Amino acid sequence: MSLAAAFNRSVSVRGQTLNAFRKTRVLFISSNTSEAERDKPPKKRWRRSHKSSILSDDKSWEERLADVVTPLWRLSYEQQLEVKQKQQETIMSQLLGHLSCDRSKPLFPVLPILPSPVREGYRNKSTFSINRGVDGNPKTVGFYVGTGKQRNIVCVSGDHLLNMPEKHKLVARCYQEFIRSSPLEPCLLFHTGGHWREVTVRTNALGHTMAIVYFHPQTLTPEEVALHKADLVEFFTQGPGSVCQLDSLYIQECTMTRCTHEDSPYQLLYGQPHIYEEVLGFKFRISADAFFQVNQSAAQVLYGTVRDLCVPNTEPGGVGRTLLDVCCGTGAIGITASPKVDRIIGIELIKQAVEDAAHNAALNKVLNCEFLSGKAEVVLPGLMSCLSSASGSLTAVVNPARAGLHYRVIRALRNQPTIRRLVYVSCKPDGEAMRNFRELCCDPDPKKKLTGEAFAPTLAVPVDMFPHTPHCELVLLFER
Ligand SMILES: C[S@@+](CC[C@H](N)C(=O)[O-])C[C@H]1O[C@@H](n2cnc3c(N)ncnc32)[C@H](O)[C@@H]1O
Repeated sequence: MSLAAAFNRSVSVRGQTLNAFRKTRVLFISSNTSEAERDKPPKKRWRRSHKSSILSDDKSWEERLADVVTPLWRLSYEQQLEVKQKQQETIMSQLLGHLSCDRSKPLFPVLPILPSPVREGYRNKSTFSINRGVDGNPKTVGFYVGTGKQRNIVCVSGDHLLNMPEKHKLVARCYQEFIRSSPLEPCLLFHTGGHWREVTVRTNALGHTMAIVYFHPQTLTPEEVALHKADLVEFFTQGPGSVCQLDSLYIQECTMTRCTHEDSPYQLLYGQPHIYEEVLGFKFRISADAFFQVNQSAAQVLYGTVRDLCVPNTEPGGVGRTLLDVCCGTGAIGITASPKVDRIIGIELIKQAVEDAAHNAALNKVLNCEFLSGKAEVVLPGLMSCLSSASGSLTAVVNPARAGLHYRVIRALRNQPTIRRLVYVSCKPDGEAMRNFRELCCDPDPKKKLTGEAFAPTLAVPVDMFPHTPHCELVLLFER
């Protein structure tokens, strides 16, 4: 299919068609873009301004924190979108610069960035740290300004941050009040002892709230720990913390920087084990440690875009069509796309997320999804040989973490001739994902066992999931 045809396809996004965007500015990425422009890393510009803002003395602590967490906060939302649009266009130019593609067919459009419907207080998950505050109090809950390496960390309250909802700020203030009243010390550096650690707050669109407190038991006995847990429960259910109206309160006893549920189980101290979120009419169960997009309203834009790029409205119905959802988390992409395809196969590393995905499919009475647990690089190659013999078309959507996909996953996708269309969703397309893009698009290389026909990028859609920050999600369509 031609690139122009790819772009002309009617793809519906939030009730609009992508075609409608043709009326607005669309940059066609071309391999003729100047080397200078291609090589300009937008990320570094942010790093520089971020660093200088920490070092400058004339700003309040609140401003310094806002400059770290939400560095675009001084710009209007329209200006923020312009910054991100340029950033994504530059990254896409870099991609084309890397590809040894035929320079006579350099076109692929980067559509105008899709804005977040909610711009303030949009986060549904926040993690607040503990450390010395501006006044030197080591029991301060907030976010860090400075770095551990430079030994200049100051913990500043996040009450003024634009991306944080009021409920998260309230829980953080209450947790600070609780730890200040507790006889136990905070755990600032593992080797110097202390117990109370960060708190994560998760909320849904209905305002249901889950708090997860992380705790280092050090040398306390289980009986001693139980007393402090009881204090925590009492504070949030009967005491001053009851204003938070928590629906769930968890604790995780964790002796490492991070522990999975398997390393150390999340213990439900009070309330419901899960909260639920709705996306594009589907309900999702959220466990304490499950991945879920942090901006629910923008997640609807993202998933709608991904669904429509995986299965364009102009193509015949889903009969015989299988969608592979690689790194599926709790199944959101597959489940929201399920009405348009015959079969969804999700693959996910975290066992609990796979259980959530299966639960979510059942909750929504979606019967055409199955979810496989394990590393995609282990599961996918075997799965491909089974799918080769199956009839019907195969489309893949991949949404890995920042580390990108293992080359075995790329090899399995690329060497499967029935996959003609692949959608890559990346929160950091200039990082490891760029290596994946190159592996998908390079000339066949028998030495690397990349024998399948090369893919080519045909459409890029940036989606703003994180207003006031420089981060942006990129949905990139590859075809062959
Ligand atoms: C950015 S999240 C995307 C989740 C999901 N697509 C969504 O939108 O909610 C990336 C997911 O990849 C999973 N993951 C990381 N490495 C993996 C691997 N090697 N194989 C399979 N899944 C992996 C993570 O556990 C995480 O759930």
